[in-house]
Order: sequence, then structure tokens, then C-alpha cells
Amino acid sequence: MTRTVGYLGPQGTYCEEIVLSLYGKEEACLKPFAGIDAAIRAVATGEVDEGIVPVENSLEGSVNITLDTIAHDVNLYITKEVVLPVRHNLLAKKGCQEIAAIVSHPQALAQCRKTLGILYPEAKLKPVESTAEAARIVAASDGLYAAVGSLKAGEIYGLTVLAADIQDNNANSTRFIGLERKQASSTTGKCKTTLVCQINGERPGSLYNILEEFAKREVNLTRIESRPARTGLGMYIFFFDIEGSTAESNIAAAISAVEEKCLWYKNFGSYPVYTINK
Ligand SMILES: O=C(O)C(=O)C[C@]1(C(=O)O)C=C[C@@H](O)C=C1
Repeated sequence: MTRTVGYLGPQGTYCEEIVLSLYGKEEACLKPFAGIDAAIRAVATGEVDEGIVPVENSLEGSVNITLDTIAHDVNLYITKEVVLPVRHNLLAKKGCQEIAAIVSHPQALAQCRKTLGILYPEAKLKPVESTAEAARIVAASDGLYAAVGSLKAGEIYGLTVLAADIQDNNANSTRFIGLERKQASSTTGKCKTTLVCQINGERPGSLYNILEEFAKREVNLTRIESRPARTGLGMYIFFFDIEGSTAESNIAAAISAVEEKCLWYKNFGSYPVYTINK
């Protein structure tokens, strides 16, 4: 049976590039959503089998809407991670003479902030839901707009490339995750495990006590990220990315110990990690 895969649309986003790299034409029915949270919620309601969303960029850091939605609003598992090198382009209508505003996803605008400031210091930066939505808006505009997006988005919406490779740093890459209602079936090869928990921030050493459970079992953490717990100012939840899977006994034991010590906890499971080489 073909699976339905939801992602941040419209056609031509980097999210779509990930979906197309994972599934052949016959293997998946693609369903674009207007927002990252909508794509995630569609997995939870059963509208789609899987959602592909961005979670972190090497220049700009976390995609907060992804972290907050998976922590607070749904109960889903992370079933894969895919890292994509991201190369942005400035796209405009043919013959465009003047750029009054540059539109794109806020993460994409931020990844090109310095370059755009040098090329078009007077242009206003306008955030929209995705890079492909930006290209679609520019194609429908009066020609005074440009979009930051992929070459493919430029082709789809009939735009020309005013400037290529406009990301501020060539190490620009984005981490995407696949979300499903069931745990990943295969965790062989390179794997990670992600959990989120809230600790008692009023006691000294609470975070240290959690970290100790990983350190003493030689469990390697690849990322710690905090986000508001949404229970009051100064209260936080912590995301931990762990190298390896819960099939490894030291990782399983560390997670059980952490669960005992925290106020609130969610395990997103273990999942394989892939990188797209460009
Ligand atoms: O707008 C897109 O094309 C997306 O897939 C979203 C997104 C993001 O949210 O980080 C993905 C990759 C890039 O880092 C810029 C934008």
C-alpha cells in the first residue's frame, strides 16, 4: 500500500526535496501543508502516515515550531533523520529591475541575512510560510519582489536566478525528521534517540543530575536544547539527542534513570540517520 507523506509545501520546498529523495513515485502519495505544525498534526490525526519537517539548521539553530509541536501538542515518534546541505538562490521574475522586498521562510532569510544586506541593503525582508510559497508569491507579484529558495522552486514558478549560493556560509545544512504514529522499525546502522523532559529547576544541580546518568554510562549526547515548558516564566523543557539506539543496554538504562528523575518525560524513540550528499 502506498503511504501518504505530509510535508511543508507548496511544491518546491526543501521538505519536498527530502520526501522525493526518500520515496520513489509509486511509493508515496505526497501531501503538502501550508504550515509545519499542520503537517505534524496531520500525522497525529491519521490524515497522513508520515510527516517530514525541518528541526534544526546549522546556522540558525532550532526550528521552534517543530520542537514545540512535538513536545506539547502530539504524541508521535521520530522515525528518521535526514540532513540536507541547503543552497539558496535569489529568485525573481524575468526583467525585474528593482527589488523592494525579499520574501522567504524566516529561517531561509536568516541564513542569507549578511549576503542580502550587501546585495540589496534597501530591500525589506518579509517572512512567509516556506521558500516555495515565497517563489509562488513572487511569480504572482508585480515584479518588485524576489524570493529566497531552491533552483527547483525557481523552475516550478517560472522565476530567474538573480544570484546563486546566497547562504552566508557554505556549511549551511538543515536537519529534517520523519514523524510517525509508530516507532521506527529498523534501527540498524547510524542511529539516534531523542527524548524531552522537564526537570525541577528550583533544586541546584537538577540538570547536572540528569546529565550524570548519561555520562556515567558513557552515553554520548549530540544535542541539548531547551524550550519554554509553557507552565510559567523561567520553566523549561530539555531535548536530548543521544548517539545510538535503545537496543544498547547502557542507553536504555540511562533513559530509565532519567525518567525517574524528571517531572515530565517523552521518548521519541530511536531512528536511523541519513545524509544527502550534494
Ligand atoms: O521553506 C522550505 O523550503 C522548508 O523546507 C523549510 C526550511 C526550514 O524551516 O528550515 C527548510 C530548510 C531551510 O533551512 C529553510 C527553510
